[in-house]
Amino acid sequence: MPGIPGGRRLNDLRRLLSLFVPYRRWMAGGIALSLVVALANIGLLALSGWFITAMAVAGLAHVSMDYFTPAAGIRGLAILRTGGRYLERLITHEATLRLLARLRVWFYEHLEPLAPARIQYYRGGDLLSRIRADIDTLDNFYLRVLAPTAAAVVGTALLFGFMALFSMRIALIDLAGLALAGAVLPLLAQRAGRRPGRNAVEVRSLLRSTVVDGVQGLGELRVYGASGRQQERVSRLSHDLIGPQRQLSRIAGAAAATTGLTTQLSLWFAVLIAGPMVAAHEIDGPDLAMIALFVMASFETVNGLPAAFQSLGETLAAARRVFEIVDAEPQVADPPTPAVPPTRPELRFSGVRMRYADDAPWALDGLDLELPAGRRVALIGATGSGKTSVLNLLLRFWDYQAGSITLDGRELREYAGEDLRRYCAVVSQHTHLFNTTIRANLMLARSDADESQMIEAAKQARIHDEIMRFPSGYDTFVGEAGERLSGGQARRVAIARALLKDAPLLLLDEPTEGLDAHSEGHVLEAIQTAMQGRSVLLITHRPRALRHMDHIYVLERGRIGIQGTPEQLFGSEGASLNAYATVG
Ligand SMILES: Nc1ncnc2c1ncn2[C@@H]1O[C@H](COP(=O)(O)OP(=O)(O)OP(=O)(O)O)[C@@H](O)[C@H]1O
Repeated sequence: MPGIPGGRRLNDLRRLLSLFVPYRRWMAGGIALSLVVALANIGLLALSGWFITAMAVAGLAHVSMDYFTPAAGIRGLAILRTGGRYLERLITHEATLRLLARLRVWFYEHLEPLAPARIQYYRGGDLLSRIRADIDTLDNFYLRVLAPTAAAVVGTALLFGFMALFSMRIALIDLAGLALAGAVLPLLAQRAGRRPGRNAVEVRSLLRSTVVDGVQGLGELRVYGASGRQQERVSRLSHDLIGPQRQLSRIAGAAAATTGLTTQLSLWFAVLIAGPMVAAHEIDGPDLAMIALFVMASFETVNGLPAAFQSLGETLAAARRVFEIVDAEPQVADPPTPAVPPTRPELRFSGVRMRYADDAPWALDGLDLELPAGRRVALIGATGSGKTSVLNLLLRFWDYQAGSITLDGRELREYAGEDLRRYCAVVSQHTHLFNTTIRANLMLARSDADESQMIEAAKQARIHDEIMRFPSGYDTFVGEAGERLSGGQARRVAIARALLKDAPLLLLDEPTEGLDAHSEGHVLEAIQTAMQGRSVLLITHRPRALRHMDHIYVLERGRIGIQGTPEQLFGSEGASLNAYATVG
């Protein structure tokens, strides 16, 4: 395709094929069966032609002939064709579905370590489109490209060998026709279809992400009266899709028509050659009928090739988009031999500098911070001062460029990311609740927890009673992103989830943000319980949450400005604390 060098395309094709290797037996079985079906079909037509003609000739000549054997052959081929088709569908679908399951898991396994740093610049709909449509396209590679091509190559060789037994000239004509219809025309069609094929994939993906975006933001679109504009955007993209699709259909139509013409011409030439052969007694009359029908039917073996060549462009474009994600390096790599997981939740930042891109300003610029085991530390500061970036470093979502962060005396980089994340429980204002039951959302933190542990966590998070008031209790569906729960309830479910995880280091990122005073009170109570016996790093703008902290750091443009106990910073009555904490 334009833009993708040939070498890389070949490489992509090789990689694609290597993904199919575990299913080679299923796939070979499917291909063999489709070959059997095609040959049975051709044989059926040719034998029937021969039989009818032979019977007519025998009738005219008043001679008797054995009609049992050819009739049985016809029945046998018909049964083979039908039974073979059934088995072929069964096996090719089995192969396809097995492959699909593997491809999705394989893609997801590569995608997960990229979150969030590497995938934040992809649009949600675009990722969805890669996961769903592109993987489907790759999956079609077997059914639409590989199977027809393999069956065509083997089938053509067999047909050529058979026809050569009667006439080399006819065999060569048939071969030339098959090569034209099966290789030359599809190649030309594929070349013509490259640009529209690529455009179609791109526009389709853009359309999908625009639709997903629009559906997710339906509320906002209505509030701001922007539904019309969104609709226009979608219909413009749908319209843009018509162009390449029409071009692709035209190419497919022209290829199909030319293939039909090639078939008829081959038949015509075969009859022109075979006619004189009958006259010269080189072959019998019924053989002429058989040869003519055989040549015509032989094109069935290359029927799928034009579509295969056309799909190849689409498949390679999809493969490129999928490999692009699969090949991306995670932002943070694990050390080759990770240290044993930490046991003491004691954290120290010294002179830490981090930024999100080489040309971005420093988000943290010489940060020094200490969190002794079992202590509660708060981080406050104006918006954009770098508070959430501290959590991003702790969870190893991003790396730091200078300075040192130690946990339990070891540099953060020495631990495996998974071990660190297992050691932390996080509650943030954006904690995601999955569109499933409350129970499943809680169990996400610890799948081996039993009912009583789950209920205990919910009680500590002050949400159990409210859950029990729902008709389905813990089996209540929370809706997309927890929309069927109130903000405060969702936050407390998130706290219960963190409690169930029972991790020694509790990270709270503005857990009461966006809640009214009443809900905030409930959530703070839950947090109070959650903080017992843990090291806590709390990021907040809300003064109420600060009262229970041991130490407060004030972040100013990526480094600590002032710090101290709540009393030292704000006086015993906390009046100025209110003023300061709401600055952000
Ligand atoms: N994922 C990201 N990619 C690129 N830049 C980012 C990202 N997250 C934060 N930044 C930038 O890093 C700086 C610090 O952001 P950070 O989110 O840490 O601040 P914050 O103090 O938590 O702000 P807020 O109180 O608004 O949540 C900002 O300039 C922000 O634009």
